[in-house]
Amino acid sequence: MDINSLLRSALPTLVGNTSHAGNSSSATENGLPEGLLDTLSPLLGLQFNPLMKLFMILHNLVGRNLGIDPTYILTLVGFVWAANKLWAQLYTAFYALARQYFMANIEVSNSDDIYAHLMKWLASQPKMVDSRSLTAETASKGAWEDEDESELMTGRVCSDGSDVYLNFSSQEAKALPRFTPALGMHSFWFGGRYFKLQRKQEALFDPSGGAQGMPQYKDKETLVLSCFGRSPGPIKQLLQHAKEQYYLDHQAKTIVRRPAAQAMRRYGHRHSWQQVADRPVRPMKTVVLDDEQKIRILSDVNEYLHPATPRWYANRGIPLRRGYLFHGPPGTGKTSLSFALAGVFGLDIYVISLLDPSLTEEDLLALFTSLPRRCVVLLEDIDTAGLKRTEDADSSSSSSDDDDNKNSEEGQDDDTKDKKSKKSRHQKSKKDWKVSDLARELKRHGNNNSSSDDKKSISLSGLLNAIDGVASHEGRVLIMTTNKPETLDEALIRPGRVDLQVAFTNATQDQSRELFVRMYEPETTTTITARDPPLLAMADHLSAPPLSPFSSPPPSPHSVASSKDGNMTDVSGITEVNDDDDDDSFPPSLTTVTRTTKKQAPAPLTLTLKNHHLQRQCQEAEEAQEDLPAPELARIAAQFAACIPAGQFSPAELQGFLLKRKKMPRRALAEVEVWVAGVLALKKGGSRVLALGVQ
Ligand SMILES: Nc1ncnc2c1ncn2[C@@H]1O[C@H](COP(=O)(O)OP(=O)(O)OP(=O)(O)O)[C@@H](O)[C@H]1O
Repeated sequence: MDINSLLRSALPTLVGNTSHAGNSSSATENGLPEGLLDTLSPLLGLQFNPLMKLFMILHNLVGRNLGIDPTYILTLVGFVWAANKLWAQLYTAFYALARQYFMANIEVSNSDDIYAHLMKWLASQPKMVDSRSLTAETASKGAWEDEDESELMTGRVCSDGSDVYLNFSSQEAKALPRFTPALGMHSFWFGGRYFKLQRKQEALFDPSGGAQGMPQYKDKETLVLSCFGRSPGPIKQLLQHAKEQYYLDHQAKTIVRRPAAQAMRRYGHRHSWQQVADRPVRPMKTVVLDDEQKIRILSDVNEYLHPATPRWYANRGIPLRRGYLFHGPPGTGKTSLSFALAGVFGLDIYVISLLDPSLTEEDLLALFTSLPRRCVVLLEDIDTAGLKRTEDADSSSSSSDDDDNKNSEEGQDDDTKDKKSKKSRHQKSKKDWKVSDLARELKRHGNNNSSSDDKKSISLSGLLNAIDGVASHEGRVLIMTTNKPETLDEALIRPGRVDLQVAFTNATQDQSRELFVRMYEPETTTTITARDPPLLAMADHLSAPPLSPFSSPPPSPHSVASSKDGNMTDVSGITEVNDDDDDDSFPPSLTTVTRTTKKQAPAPLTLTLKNHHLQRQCQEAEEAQEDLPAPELARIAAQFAACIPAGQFSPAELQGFLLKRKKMPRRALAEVEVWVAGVLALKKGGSRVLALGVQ
């Protein structure tokens, strides 16, 4: 059969909707003029069309072998296609109607945190992960996430044939991607209900530009959650569940946020801050500090954060603010205590560096106004920020610190200014230089070169405005740290801005002993279950077993329990806070503390060693496997502490020494005297570089 005869038979059948299988001659009878196909086929190129040829072959095959008229099949396919189209149209129309009248919807934009919560939850749903339409995302592990050691110990083999060093080259390759629902419609069940999820994306034009300041298109993603029924309640429950699950993972973490990039800060509110870290909570007991001081700070913050406090403050017309100044030499635990406090109270920590050259006073105000209701704001090394007083403020300033002297010179002539600044720089060269000093110098240098930059630097009044101006967000815990409290402007630390000053000192002998014990005590996992985490964490610290026979037993957790009348009385006699508020009874009394302590087996180490260096490593590893019994550890710790002159070494220095002898308490004790003598000699000589022998 040639193409002309085929068309003669097929076309009239389809057009006329008749079925005369195999009767090609009837086609022409049904109206197609004789010879028309013969004329059209070459014109349309049908004779050479491979598809037509294929169609012809199939037509013949089906017709001849199955005895079915292929036209029926074509008609059926056409019908199915049309039905499908019709169904799609009807479904869309009915779904739109149902959505409008019988379904509740909630939209979540990707610019909101809930989007991240929901996506994480969806990615963890087995049904979703098995969906046929997914988006794969690279999900690298964070620094603090648990890893399967066996996967990593595919170490590089040393020349002596031993597997000594870890190798992480395949780490990224092994990391599993995260699968989330792709763009489009999805459905799933949750809590016995059927939910529809639509993930959609649209490009929005941003005329003000992004990081480069050029107008650009930005992708905006939205998740639309729907469920049957006229109430959005089930969707709200789902979102709440996703949020809870998200924060369940973060409960043992402290989220650290810093100001976002300048371009993002323009958008304000939640765009002002960006999460930079997500670290495990630092247990309060790991910060070695006078117990009295710890209890005092904990009680103070606990009282301030209590839900009844805002009313109490409001009734008395006092601004709801609490500021703390942590001062002391470098490495004495100021930052550590700030993080431990954030962990105890389950708060996020917002760190601001006033040295950030991109930070303007307007930014600072905006940052403070976009803080959440409860959080810890950490202003680190406030003395190095080069806070300037404005000219007006200068005249009234009685500050005597280097920085403010520098800044109060603004009214003087340039010569005097230069001389003074040279003098101060000369004096500075005699003192210790820190990286922060360098940054400040660079900033000052930059300011001298560009008058426009001058506008950017933060003045003291700018900072004070942010801290307690009208725009400030009340309710936050503000912690300022400094190495030089005496250089701070009085205005900055006056009561109302700084309510509690905490002095940190170099390690006492007791603290040296405690640091030693903390470093070498067997690893424990402490789980606290109760309703009031802050107070229980206090209890965690306070009810920790005595570290050694040499330490005085810590007060019992009940020593900080509140009485009904709201008076908080610490039986250790340290703090008495009376809030005079009859109807409030806070802090709430301590409830049950459940502790489970698990001793972790040391990781097995199999080393095949040949040379001396590796043998020593092996000995150290063997020693590392030995967990000293508590009395023995206490004895060694006391001997160690006796070798450390009080007030000469910062806890950070001691920690550095001990870390180099990690898991080797006896070796630390054996080497401490040499180290102390060496470091003291170096300090005397003004050197900052430690020889290898004294490290
Ligand atoms: N009192 C302490 N108890 C336990 N560890 C401490 C203590 N002080 C310092 N450290 C350790 O020393 C290191 C530095 O401590 P941290 O940053 O808290 O000191 P800092 O006083 O804030 O120093 P800087 O003034 O230089 O910012 C940390 O690793 C911390 O664990």
